[in-house]
Amino acid sequence: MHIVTTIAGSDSGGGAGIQADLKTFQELKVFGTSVITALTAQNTLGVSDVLPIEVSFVEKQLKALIEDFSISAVKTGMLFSSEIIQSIAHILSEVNIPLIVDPVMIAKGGESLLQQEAIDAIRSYLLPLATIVTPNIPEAETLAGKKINSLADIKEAAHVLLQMGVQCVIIKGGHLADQYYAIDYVFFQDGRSFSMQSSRIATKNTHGTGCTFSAALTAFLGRGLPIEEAIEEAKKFIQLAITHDLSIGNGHGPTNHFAYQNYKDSCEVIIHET
Ligand SMILES: Nc1ncnc2c1ncn2[C@@H]1O[C@H](COP(=O)(O)OP(=O)(O)OP(=O)(O)O)[C@@H](O)[C@H]1O
Ligand SMILES: Cc1ncc(CO)c(N)n1
Repeated sequence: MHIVTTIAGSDSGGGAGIQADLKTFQELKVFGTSVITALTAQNTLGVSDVLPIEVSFVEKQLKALIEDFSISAVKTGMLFSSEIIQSIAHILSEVNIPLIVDPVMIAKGGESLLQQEAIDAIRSYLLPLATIVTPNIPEAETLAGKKINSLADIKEAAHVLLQMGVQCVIIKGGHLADQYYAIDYVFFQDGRSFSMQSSRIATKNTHGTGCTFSAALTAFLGRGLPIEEAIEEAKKFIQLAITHDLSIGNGHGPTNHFAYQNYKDSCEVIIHET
């Protein structure tokens, strides 16, 4: 059994964060473990409060896992503070586990999930250790320090991030204005790059899409899939989860983590060299 770990915040509403990650892991038949960095009081309407966990306790959770399990992939989501980032980066730097960094910054409703001064800690401590980083467009703009208005801007931002030491950058296009397609852009250290295009689903139920995508990626990498295949399958997982979305709650509802198992042969993702 492959064991994977998520280091992230709890979403009481169950659609993002630790809860989305563990549901995704379960669906993809890997054994999910977790390190909780913060609690959020949250539902589909927004985040009403955040309670960060003490750094020493975050450390204890991660050390407890590393001490006992042979972990095949780790992902990070909401990390909240520079102190938490530095401490988990220090622990992860002493083990050799593929690391997927989802640089969560703000919730869909605009609430902050990462302190402003922690952005630098992601750049300096986490990206040099990371196998893959998965920013959405605003997160890529913040991390790279440049506005993104075109494909050329996406390429430039990805190269800035690659220079920080991460092996692969996936800039997710969920926030782009394209009416018909949801396109994600993938860049590797060795210069290879491609885009993944799927049809854009007209829905307000996109809570936790980024968490779910990076969790699926972690599960597939943890199962030993080659990196390109893991990336494509994760795109299929999120596409199906959005296509068969769940109308739960009164705001931005969650995606459907069950959909991949039922419909995986019916999902088309088109790959283009970029
Ligand atoms: N309406 C949509 N239809 C199809 N795919 C979508 C749609 N919105 C987002 N996606 C896909 O979902 C994945 C996550 O992208 P997105 O840009 O929404 O991440 P995010 O902003 O980090 O998500 P969140 O912060 O809500 O967890 C990407 O693969 C993106 O292409
Ligand atoms: C705990 C948590 N992590 C990540 C996100 C981003 O979707 C969220 N809304 N809540």
